[in-house]
Amino acid sequence: MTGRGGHRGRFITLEGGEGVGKSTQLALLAGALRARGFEVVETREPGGTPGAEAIRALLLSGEADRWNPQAEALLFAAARSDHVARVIRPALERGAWVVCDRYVDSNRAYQSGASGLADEDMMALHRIGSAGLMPDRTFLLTLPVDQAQTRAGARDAGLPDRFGARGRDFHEKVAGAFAGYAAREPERFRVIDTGAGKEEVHASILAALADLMP
Ligand SMILES: Nc1ncnc2c1ncn2[C@@H]1O[C@H](COP(=O)(O)OP(=O)(O)OP(=O)(O)O)[C@@H](O)[C@H]1O
Ligand SMILES: Cc1cn([C@H]2C[C@H](O)[C@@H](COP(=O)(O)O)O2)c(=O)[nH]c1=O
Repeated sequence: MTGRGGHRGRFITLEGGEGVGKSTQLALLAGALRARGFEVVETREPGGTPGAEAIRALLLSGEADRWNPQAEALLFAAARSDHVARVIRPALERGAWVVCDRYVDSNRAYQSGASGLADEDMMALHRIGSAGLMPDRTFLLTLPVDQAQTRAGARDAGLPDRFGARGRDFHEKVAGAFAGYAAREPERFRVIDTGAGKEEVHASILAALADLMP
């Protein structure tokens, strides 16, 4: 069985707003997949390579108006291009499972849905930068914005990054944009409510992956 990109491995992404539980669930999922004997690559965006981590530092720190949405979109796409070429595609080609915290749907939700750029332009950047590589499965983790902000605030001790510091209205737009993409692509997306405990959410994610297991 090969993934949708023609590769032997599986490419899984976790998406959603800040504080919904992506990193927590990524660690649990990677552990469960390793316990089944798979090679698993855990990674994140922006980041995952030295170059992309350097771009991450440029994007997430500094003044709120350090970058305009167009510059942000280009920087995120550049980081993704390096990450796909050096880490994600080679891992998939050797048959590994890649589990990635955020990917192109974040570009769409943050720079298009919440910042006003065109979704087709985000996908055009993705085609140019990463040959349009798409995940086999995307888990959209959801939680009401105020609850997610409370979780993130407790974790970050009240010191959010450039995106986390944006207002509630911005984060509601991000959540609405993600929900729209999931509704339009039900084969790829599975929507998981993270209001329950960590282990219960993990069990829901594993159950929603059963059809991709060899
Ligand atoms: N199901 C859960 N119930 C209660 N707390 C949770 C749950 N899942 C995660 N948390 C806690 O909420 C906080 C945010 O979780 P996590 O860092 O996984 O979110 P995230 O989606 O990766 O956030 P970000 O996008 O901001 O990095 C952490 O302190 C984590 O321990
Ligand atoms: C990949 C990607 C990310 N973002 C934003 C979303 C978050 O606010 C940060 C990443 O921080 P996290 O702690 O890893 O969640 O970057 C974005 O706006 N566009 C993107 O393509």
